Amino acid sequence: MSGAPRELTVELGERSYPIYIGEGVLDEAGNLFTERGISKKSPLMIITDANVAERHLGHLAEVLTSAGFTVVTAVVPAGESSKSLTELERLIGIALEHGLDRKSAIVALGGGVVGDLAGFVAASFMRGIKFVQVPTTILAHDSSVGGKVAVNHPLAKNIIGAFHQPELVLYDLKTLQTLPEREVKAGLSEVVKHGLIWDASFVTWCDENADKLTALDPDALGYALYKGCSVKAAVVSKDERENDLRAILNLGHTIGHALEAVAGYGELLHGEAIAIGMVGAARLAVRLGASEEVYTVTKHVLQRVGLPVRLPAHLATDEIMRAMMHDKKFQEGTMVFIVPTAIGVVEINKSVSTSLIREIVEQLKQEAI
Ligand SMILES: NC(=O)c1ccc[n+]([C@@H]2O[C@H](COP(=O)([O-])OP(=O)(O)OC[C@H]3O[C@@H](n4cnc5c(N)ncnc54)[C@H](O)[C@@H]3O)[C@@H](O)[C@H]2O)c1
Ligand SMILES: O=C(O)C(=O)C[C@@H](O)[C@H](O)[C@H](O)COP(=O)(O)O
Ligand SMILES: [Zn+2]
Repeated sequence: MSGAPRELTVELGERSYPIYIGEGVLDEAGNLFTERGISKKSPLMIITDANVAERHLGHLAEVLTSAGFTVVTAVVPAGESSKSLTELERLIGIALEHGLDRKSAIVALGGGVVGDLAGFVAASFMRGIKFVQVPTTILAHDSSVGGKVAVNHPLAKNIIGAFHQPELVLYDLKTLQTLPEREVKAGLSEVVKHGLIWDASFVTWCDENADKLTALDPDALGYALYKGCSVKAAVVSKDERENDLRAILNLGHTIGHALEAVAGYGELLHGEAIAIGMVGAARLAVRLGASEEVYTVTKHVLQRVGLPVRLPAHLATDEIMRAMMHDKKFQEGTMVFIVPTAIGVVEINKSVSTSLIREIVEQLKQEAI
């Protein structure tokens, strides 16, 4: 275990790409961009948000400029509301004004909001140009890998989007040291998710190392993000376009996405909403016959890393149920639910009744904390 550099590959044939994780890997951006075929003859555009710009944009822009790249920068407001068609259009305007062309690249410097938005700019500008993910949140170990890019609609999360894989993921652990505490905890939600869907021993490790993770210990963090990215890469390599297996990455998201939308994309962070959704999925699992341990362990480990597990009572159940019907998992009149059958094992269940889901939502409002 260490914060020293680690590398792994998302295996997708000729579209395979590397993920570099470690302290200081951003210093190598010039060489790594060149190795991955990012052009120096066309301008590249770094898209970031206001918080990240203040802390980390100068360094990345300096490294790339020194290496001979022409760098354009664009800053969006921080927060989920920037994943919008309005911001997409504005960014495409900036790209055109600064002469980006089909050989240009987009660089997403930030958390999942910037990654999803900038990725969708890259997927749609001139019908698709290259892009690089430079994640700066813990949560973005998930969003930077796998090529799902999107913006939101007021009625539904991530409903306007594409699959567009990056050329490279460059994850510098040093950038994480400036994260606010609430964002650290929210990011750990998807780390725990990767254990819950794939690897029970990693769930135990998260429980045992929760204090180190929340304290941003570089060794613990480096290991956790490497494990999380490895699970994500393995799943995406097997089913890039979510024909089947990839759906398991959506554990907690059917309820979670609905909560984000009903709460107006602001009150609950993505990781927080997914934590509540995963407790809901665990409750559902027990109702469908899984051992009680699935629920107790899920809830315990999420609470250990400081996440909420109770659904805010003021969010109306009817609205949550309606929002779930807009989720991409609602198909052919049926809700597809990711259900943990044991810790580290999930199944894709297509026959959960709406009345049972409603009951679970109500129970989540009473969850003991
Ligand atoms: N595409 C995917 O596969 C995928 C996977 C998971 C989540 N997501 C999406 O990711 C989004 C959530 O991502 P997120 O939690 O990273 O949110 P985020 O991008 O909003 O970042 C969280 C907050 O931290 C700030 N921040 C980011 N890096 C910082 C740093 N190093 N120091 C200080 N502040 C920093 C941001 O400005 C923001 O205020 C959601 O929209 C979710 O739908 C996508
Ligand atoms: O990469 C995936 O696939 C995921 O489901 C990862 C999720 O953590 C992520 O929030 C994703 O954006 C959700 O995908 P969606 O298709 O339900 O919008
Ligand atoms: Zn997610």
